[in-house]
Formats: sequence, structure tokens, C-alpha cells
Amino acid sequence: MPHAAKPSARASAAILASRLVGESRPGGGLSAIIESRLATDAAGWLSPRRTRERGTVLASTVIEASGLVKYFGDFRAVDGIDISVPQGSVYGILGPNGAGKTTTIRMLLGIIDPDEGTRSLLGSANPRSVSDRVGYLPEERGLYPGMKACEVIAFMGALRGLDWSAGRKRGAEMMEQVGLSRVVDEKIRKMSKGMAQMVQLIGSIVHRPELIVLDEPFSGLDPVNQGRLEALIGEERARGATIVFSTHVMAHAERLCDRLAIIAGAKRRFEGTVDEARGQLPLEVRYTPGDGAARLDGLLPAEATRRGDSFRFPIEDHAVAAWLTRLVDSGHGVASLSIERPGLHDAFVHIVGSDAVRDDAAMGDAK
Ligand SMILES: Nc1ncnc2c1ncn2[C@@H]1O[C@H](COP(=O)(O)OP(=O)(O)OP(=O)(O)O)[C@@H](O)[C@H]1O
Repeated sequence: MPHAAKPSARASAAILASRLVGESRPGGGLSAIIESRLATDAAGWLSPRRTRERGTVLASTVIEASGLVKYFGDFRAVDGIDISVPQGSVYGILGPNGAGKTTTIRMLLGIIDPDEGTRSLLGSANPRSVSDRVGYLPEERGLYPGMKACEVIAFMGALRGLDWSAGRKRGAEMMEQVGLSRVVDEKIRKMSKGMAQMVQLIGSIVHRPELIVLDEPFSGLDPVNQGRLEALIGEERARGATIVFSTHVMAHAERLCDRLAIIAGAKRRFEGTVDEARGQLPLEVRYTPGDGAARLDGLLPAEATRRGDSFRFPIEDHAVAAWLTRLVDSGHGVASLSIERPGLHDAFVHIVGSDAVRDDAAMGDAK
């Protein structure tokens, strides 16, 4: 459970927030992102209307959204999206660039209001009233460069009611957990982008929220840090937290998610488990004949493709046994054979359509 809000922690966080925002005025060193974020935090997260709902009986879903619509001017950025996130699950929001993932997340958290539809967060129709119980890593990254990692984490925890020294101590433990203990007393400006991102992530969850929402948490991290983040997500789930994250890298979603929503062109195209998404495609046969034959008349369907000595083609589950019998009867033998369901990457391309997959580099990571 989250820690009780201590006036002293909130007061010191508020003082620090106003100091930092003050420092960002002409002559100060803060970026616009930090400035607006701290200003928002100071105004919203420290608001007295934020009450801790201790003893609340958790519903079996932590997020329920129905028919969410958001316009930017005349542009319909989110078009009737439904999302239901079970408590204790890891839930992925997947989609190509510009699909509407961030806009959806921002509506779910109450950062912006939908033009149509309803949403409920941790049982509340007013998402900001439960923000103490949520940890949020926004897509925009940025931390005050003059602060040390341990101070940033304690500060972010204090904004959510965590005692400053408890935040510092827990932050140091979490930095060790992700292999960054050597930079815990280092200033942000001396850190790599990836390290600073991990610090921001830890600061977002140091107050042990029930719900963790991470917008593109893997982007900008090297493979080692991506692995550490995957481990951290697993540990947060093990402690009972619900985790929602957005991504367009399928490999993370495939390994981590219990359920996922695929969004493309502002609409939800799929909702279900990873296996259900993969189940949208038939099995795929990859076969290399033992006799090196180049023509296998009668054994391969017309849509079979050839790469080197190997053939590849889709097959329906019910047709596998009959095809294997034909293979044995053909006498061509087997140099190699696999019959597998295509992965989430292929299912994603199938569901959203290859035209919608514009970020080839990111998608390539899924292979
Ligand atoms: N404040 C805004 N004003 C105008 N258009 C916006 C605004 N925010 C988002 N959009 C547009 O809405 C669409 C959805 O944006 P959104 O950031 O939600 O997509 P996304 O799926 O998170 O994309 P990415 O993976 O690239 O971050 C995009 O076309 C984007 O340009």
C-alpha cells in the first residue's frame, strides 16, 4: 500500500517545485518540458482535493474505459476506444506511430478529458482524485539536470506523499536493483539519456503505486537496460501492481503482457491475450526436403514460397495431420521441419495492415 501523505513531505516537495519552476525563468536552465511538468505537478498532484482512498476495495478491473473519443481541432485522434485492464495484470497498448496510444493514456489518467466516452481509474470516475495511487512515466522525458538521482527520486516520491528519507532509501535500493547504484549520487546532467530515463522511471514508481502506467518505457534504452526494465516490471507485478505500458516493439509485449489492445488509425483493432492475437494467423510450415528436391508437386500449396532449399506456407490447424501423412508418403524426407504459430510481430502487421506499420526500425526489433 502507498505511504500516508505527510504534510512535511508535501510541503518540502511544493517548495522545491516552486523553486525549480522559478529557476526555469529566463536565465534558468530548465527545459520547457520540465517547466510545464513541474508546474502541472505542483498545481495538480499537490492539490488538496487529492485524497487517499485507504481501505478501498479494489475492483477486478483497475481501468474501465468505454467509447473514448478525442479531437484535436477537426482531427479525430482517438475514435471510440474501449479498454478494460484487469487488476494485477501487465497490459500492453500497442500501435504504430500516431495511432493514438499516448492520447488514450492521457485520457485514462485524467491529464486530458475525452470529448466522448467514459473512463474509470481505480474505481473513480475522476482519475486525478486517485493519482497518489498511480505511477506514471510520460512519453516526454526530462528531469532537472542539477539534481542528483537520489534527490530526483525522493522528490518525485514526495510529490505523491512518500516521506523524503524513505523515498531516498527506497530509491537507492531500486537503483541497485537495476544496476545503477554507482550513479545514485550523480547529477542528472552527468548521466546518459538511458540512465536518466531509468531514474525517471524509478521516481515514478518509488511510492509503490497500485497502478503503473508507462508510455513507451523501452524507447531510448539499450538492450541491457531494456532487460532490466523487463525484470523490474516483473517484480512490480509480483508485488501486486497492475502495469500498463505502450509500445510499438512487439518483443517486449510478447514477453510481458497478459493482455493487450492494438490501436491503429485511432481505433482499437484488437483486444485479448498474446496467444489470441497470434491466433489470428494460421500456423506456418517451414520445410526443407531431405532429398534437396526443388519441385514438390502435390505436397506444397500454391502459396508456398521458397527461400534457398526451404519452403514456407500457412496451414490450418485441422489440416496438419493430413499434410504430415502426405509428406511421409512423398518420400522426400526431412532435412528440417517446423510448424509454428507466427509471433506477435506478424499478428500485429496482420491486424493493423502493413500500410499502418510505418516505423520499420522499431518493428525490426521484434524479430
Ligand atoms: N496536442 C495535440 N494537438 C494536435 N494533434 C495531436 C496532439 N496530440 C496528438 N496529436 C495527434 O494525434 C494523433 C495521435 O497521437 P498520439 O501521440 O496519441 O499517438 P501515439 O500512438 O502515442 O504515437 P507515437 O507512438 O508516435 O508516440 C497523432 O496524429 C498526433 O499527431
